[in-house]
Amino acid sequence: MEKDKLIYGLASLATPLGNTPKGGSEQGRIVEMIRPSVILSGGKISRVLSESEAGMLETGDYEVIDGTGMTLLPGFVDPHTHLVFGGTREEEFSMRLRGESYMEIMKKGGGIASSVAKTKGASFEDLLATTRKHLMGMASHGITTVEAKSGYGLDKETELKQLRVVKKLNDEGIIEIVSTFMGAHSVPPEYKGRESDFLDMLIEDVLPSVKEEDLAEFCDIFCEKGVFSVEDSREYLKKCNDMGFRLKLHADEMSDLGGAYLAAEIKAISADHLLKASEKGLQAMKEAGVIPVLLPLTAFSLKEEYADGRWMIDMGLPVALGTDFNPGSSYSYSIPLMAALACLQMRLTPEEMLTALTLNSACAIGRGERKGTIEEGKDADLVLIDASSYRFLPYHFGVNQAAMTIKAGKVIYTRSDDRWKHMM
Ligand SMILES: N=CN[C@@H](CCC(=O)O)C(=O)O
Ligand SMILES: [Zn+2]
Repeated sequence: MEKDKLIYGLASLATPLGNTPKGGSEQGRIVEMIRPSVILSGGKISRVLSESEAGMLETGDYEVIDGTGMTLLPGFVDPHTHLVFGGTREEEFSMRLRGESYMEIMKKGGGIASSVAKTKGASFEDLLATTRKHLMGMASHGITTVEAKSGYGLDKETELKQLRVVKKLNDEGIIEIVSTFMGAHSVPPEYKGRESDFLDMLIEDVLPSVKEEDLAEFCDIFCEKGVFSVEDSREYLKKCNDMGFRLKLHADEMSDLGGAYLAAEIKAISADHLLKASEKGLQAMKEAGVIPVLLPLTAFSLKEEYADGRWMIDMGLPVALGTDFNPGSSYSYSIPLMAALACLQMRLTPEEMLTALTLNSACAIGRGERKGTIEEGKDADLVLIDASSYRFLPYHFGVNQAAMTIKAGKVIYTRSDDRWKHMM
């Protein structure tokens, strides 16, 4: 029989507590333990021990994970990515550096449309291999659960191809993937001016297959000026909901269209981006229990003003953070950069940032019961950072401190310093 695992020698541990999203003053309330130990059993956290309790243990009874000098955190949960895509768009990055905006490039037929063409052209095997590589990169940053949206197909065949890639990789078990159908990511040229016909096609022709093969849990739409209107988004998402999908929304990213308000009205689990959201919209979200998922890497890459995370938390909203990993506006899954931007630009405290990366993000994808904290009974999804406290996450900014990532009790990533041995 497999032995239980004991994480031993830790400098500290830090975690929020509970299963529900934390906003207002609760978002910064985390527990920090000095020199604790943790026992993992059957893929779950079975005991969290203080220094004195751990002193009584017989370490020989366990498979010991050496955490000497490190800090144990809940595995990071990334609640917003566009994970599966063909090709890359580095030439557009250069165009943006020369002054063209994301929406201008999109209007010229670049942007999402260019990734759609590349994704249509990519084989299932190619997409599988590229996405697997990205998942490993995420694991090396301490991410143990990721949400993945489709939306680079816009037709039945390619959307299903993307979602099947997600399903296959989820079965491989590198990190857990939560799947979102986002066929409503952009309007294909043949449907320009007939957006509602396109959305009806998704409902009638694509979503029944998604349901039948159990390929997605959530539906999302890009509700934005020049993409899908609030009216079309409302009607579409209500139909998705009737089919049994939970709802998410790309809301108020480039303009205040009323996306935050719509998210509240239809009781979406989250509204994401929110750079331009109005106070009224945010207030409605708070009352309806919609989680704001903020994406600072996108604002950084597009050189936009950051969503006002400080203001949202002070309003009582439980802010979550996501990478928005995609080939256009955020080709990054850098947790260290995101942590620094959240603190330095969105003015979150390190404690609020930690809750945003873990418990609140888990709640934004419906996983708060199982993930996002270090508590007995929760999934043993953990990251060890090579630092004496969680405070180093934003302080040692931009530097990947993840030394080991554990998912469901299994070590899925260890940073190896072996190649430097000849120098020591
Ligand atoms: N805003 C819409 N969708 C993505 C960008 C996708 C792309 O540019 O390929 C986002 O969330 O940032
Ligand atoms: Zn997105």
